[in-house]
Amino acid sequence: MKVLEVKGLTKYFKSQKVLDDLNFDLNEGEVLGFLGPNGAGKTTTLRIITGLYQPSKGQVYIAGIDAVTNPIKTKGLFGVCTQDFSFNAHYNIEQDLYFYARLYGLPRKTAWEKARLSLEWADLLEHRKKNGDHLSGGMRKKILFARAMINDPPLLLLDEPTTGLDVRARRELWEMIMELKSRGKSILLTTHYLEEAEHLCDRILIIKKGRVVAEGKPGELRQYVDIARFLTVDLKHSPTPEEQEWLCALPGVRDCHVRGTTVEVAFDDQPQLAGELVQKVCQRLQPSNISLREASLEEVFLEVTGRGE
Ligand SMILES: Nc1ncnc2c1ncn2[C@@H]1O[C@H](COP(=O)(O)OP(=O)(O)OP(=O)(O)O)[C@@H](O)[C@H]1O
Repeated sequence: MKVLEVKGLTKYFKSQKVLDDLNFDLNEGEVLGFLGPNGAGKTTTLRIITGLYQPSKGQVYIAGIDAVTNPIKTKGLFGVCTQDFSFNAHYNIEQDLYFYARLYGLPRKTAWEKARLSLEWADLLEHRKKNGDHLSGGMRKKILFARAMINDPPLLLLDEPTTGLDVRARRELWEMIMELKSRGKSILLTTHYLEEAEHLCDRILIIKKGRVVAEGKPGELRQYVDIARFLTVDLKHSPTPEEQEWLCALPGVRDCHVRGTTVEVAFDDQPQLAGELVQKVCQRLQPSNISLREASLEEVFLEVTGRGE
């Protein structure tokens, strides 16, 4: 079932076209990475989905309901974790979650129970009497997750949820995201951390200037770009100028980078070429190690978002 459908979404701010006929959807239990350079239109898209902005053109359906014309009906169907947030100075985090549960119309007793269960889920029960502003960055983000899930919606919108967090806090949030996915929740995730997208997302959508420039499973996105494959050659010595020249002149080789005793060789993505290169390099240079890799998601991202600059 499609939990989110975005169709022909276009948005102008005065004469600036920020979204340009944007189309995508999100299936039940799927994590979709929504990537793009700064200013590509990600936050604007999330704000239209949540009813904060009106689109200039196009439709958004959440669980089949038109979110543009019926924002009140779709409000209970998504939770959102935004980049900007604040805590009421007079509430501790348990009261904060109770307040959000009450906003969704839960009766008092159920709302307290829900706040407590959410604190347990976020592993913050022992901090329940503290104000959100007195918690670490990672804990604050967990509270935002708990707020977003307080009424158990099918769709979760996460706008750069791990920006600025240390590695451990980021991993903890990743675990929460995976746990929500395992419960069948659908998650739209914007992030600038490509290893995060690779780790968490079933599918990735890359946008630029409000248009989709690439879409697919993380491993499939290479099809959008004509970029090289890479051989990493570890030698027992730094390569001599003659050896570097010889490597760069091998058929199919596009580029060579030397770092100490390691040479990274970029070469054309042609059948059999990798095998031939490995054989030649091993014969002439007798490396201590040689490994082959595909273009990374980061390299794909830079290529598809850099076009036409
Ligand atoms: N309320 C607004 N009024 C005018 N222009 C806006 C408004 N909100 C966003 N924009 C413009 O729309 C463009 C897209 O911004 P948006 O915040 O959606 O990008 P983004 O992809 O989320 O970027 P980032 O990765 O930096 O968060 C930018 O040029 C921004 O200046």
